[in-house]
Amino acid sequence: MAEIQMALDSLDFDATMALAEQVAPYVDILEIGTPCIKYNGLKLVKALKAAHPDKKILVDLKTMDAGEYEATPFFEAGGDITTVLGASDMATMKGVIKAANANNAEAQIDLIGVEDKAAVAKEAAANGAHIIGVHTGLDAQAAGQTPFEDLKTIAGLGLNVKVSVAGGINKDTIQSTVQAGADIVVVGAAIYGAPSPAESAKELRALVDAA
Ligand SMILES: O=C(CO)[C@H](O)[C@H](O)COP(=O)(O)O
Repeated sequence: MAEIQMALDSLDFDATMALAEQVAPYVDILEIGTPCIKYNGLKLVKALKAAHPDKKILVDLKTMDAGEYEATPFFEAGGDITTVLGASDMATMKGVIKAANANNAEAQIDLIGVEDKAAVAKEAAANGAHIIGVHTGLDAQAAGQTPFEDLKTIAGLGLNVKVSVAGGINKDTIQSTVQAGADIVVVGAAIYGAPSPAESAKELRALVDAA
């Protein structure tokens, strides 16, 4: 069964907590988006985990250097997954993987901006990465890009890792995304931009469960 990850991309602490409360019944993973974690820091990780101990918390650090050093406090604060850029040195990725393993948590390699995604995914998986993230970022989405071709490539490798997919996924694309091999589907704007985020999350949950 695929998991749904809700991307909390507001900068506002209270709005983030309130949105998490609305969507939590329908999602598996609460993601603190990169701008949000830069703005709010460890305090938000602790508050979100305290409010939702039954949910996984993904902290979208997009780490680029000093992997173990940067990720460790976020795992210790209650993060279950942190992200590290596939564009970083393999030593950085290995540092985050080490920190994750030390905290019974997971490291996600984010392939955003990586040229040879298959090569990085293979090497990261061989070095113990838990999740490979196929990701078309917000700026690339605005330029018309989608993550679906990359998903085919990465899912087709048959690596012994979970595959996460992010980049404008909505109710029209979520089922085909799961069917194409996504273990985790990330949704941001399609939920937080909906008239009722809770209703949108509920609808997406039903679609994923029926996929
Ligand atoms: O990580 C992100 C941007 O870098 C977003 O959180 C992710 O793309 C999900 O949001 P959306 O569904 O709106 O694309």
